[in-house]
Amino acid sequence: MNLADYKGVLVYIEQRDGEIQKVSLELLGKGKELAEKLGEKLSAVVLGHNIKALANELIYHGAEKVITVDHEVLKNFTNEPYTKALTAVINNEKPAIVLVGATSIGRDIAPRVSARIHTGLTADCTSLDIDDETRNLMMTRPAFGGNIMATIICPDHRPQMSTVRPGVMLKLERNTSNTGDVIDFDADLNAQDLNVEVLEIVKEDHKKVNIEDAKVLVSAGRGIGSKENMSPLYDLADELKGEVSGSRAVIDNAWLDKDRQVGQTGKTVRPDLYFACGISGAIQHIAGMEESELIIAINKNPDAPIFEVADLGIVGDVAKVLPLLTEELKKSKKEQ
Ligand SMILES: Cc1cc2nc3c(=O)[nH]c(=O)nc-3n(C[C@H](O)[C@H](O)[C@H](O)COP(=O)(O)OP(=O)(O)OC[C@H]3O[C@@H](n4cnc5c(N)ncnc54)[C@H](O)[C@@H]3O)c2cc1C
Repeated sequence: MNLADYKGVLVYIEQRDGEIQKVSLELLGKGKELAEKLGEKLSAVVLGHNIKALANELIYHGAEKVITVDHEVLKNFTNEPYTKALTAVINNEKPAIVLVGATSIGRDIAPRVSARIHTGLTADCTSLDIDDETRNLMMTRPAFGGNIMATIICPDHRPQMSTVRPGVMLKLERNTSNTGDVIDFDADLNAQDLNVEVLEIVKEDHKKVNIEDAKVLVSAGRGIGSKENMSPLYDLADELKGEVSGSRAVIDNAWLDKDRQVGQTGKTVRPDLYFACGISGAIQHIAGMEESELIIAINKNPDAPIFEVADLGIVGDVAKVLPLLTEELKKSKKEQ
């Protein structure tokens, strides 16, 4: 393998029902930074059926080149045709770096592709950078249960592949004056590639919250004590037009649904305001919320590690502090 043949950054764009997923735009933001450091191009690849219209949006978010693979067999996500198409695009484009969102689809397709092209893959990266000397991609992620941060390189193979969870990177401002090339790629797909037949798609009927999009999060920890004690958190979240989230202890106790878990095995969030209520501040929790703009921690233990990352700390019983806080907010709103 001649490493010098591989150039540029390629972002796999995940679309669902023709809608570009936020993580893909975030990866375009990071990809642009990496491509600029290398002095090379940022490309995007989007797979699906009737998806060509998405190309402009990707250019507005930083892609200089968009490769579309538009075929009937890509109408619904199934791993074999998608793996075949992405592998073909990578073999043709020869990018130095490939970035994929660590969603259920990304986690399915990225390892399959990396195995087919005989390269390495670092999953769930929390930071990506270029080594000034070697120009290798430095892929950092928590390891050993989050106790250390490991920086991993892939020095002998290309492309260097990485998955990144939603909410970790920042997307660029949409710029409609950006221009770029759009290429329709023929990945030699046919009906035989479909080894799975999708008979029916059943959408989840409950409203799925996306805590990654919330500006305010009121987050519960084991210190709340029970599901019945959760109502002061909902009151505060309502008052601030925010959402309620929680630590893994809360999810494990079934006080909240899994899609509201913050942390290493939950979601990475960066709201304007994050309330940590009765959360101790384990490293696996901090990893998912430390980038929040303002962190307010309420904990009855003055030595709780959460106070080390908090901007404001209240030492006290959540059951007493939260209703007082909501009361004061209501009062100040009335006075305005
Ligand atoms: C591989 C791995 C992955 C993990 N992933 C995650 C993850 O994604 N997210 C996550 O959150 N955790 C994760 N964990 C678990 C993590 O290590 C902690 O166990 C968990 O975060 C603890 O949750 P907690 O802070 O709510 O509970 P605890 O650690 O039990 O803390 C409860 C806190 O509440 C305080 N408290 C008690 N009563 C009150 C009161 N009345 N008023 C005020 N404060 C009170 C206590 O002082 C204490 O600080 C993971 C662990 C592993 C090994």
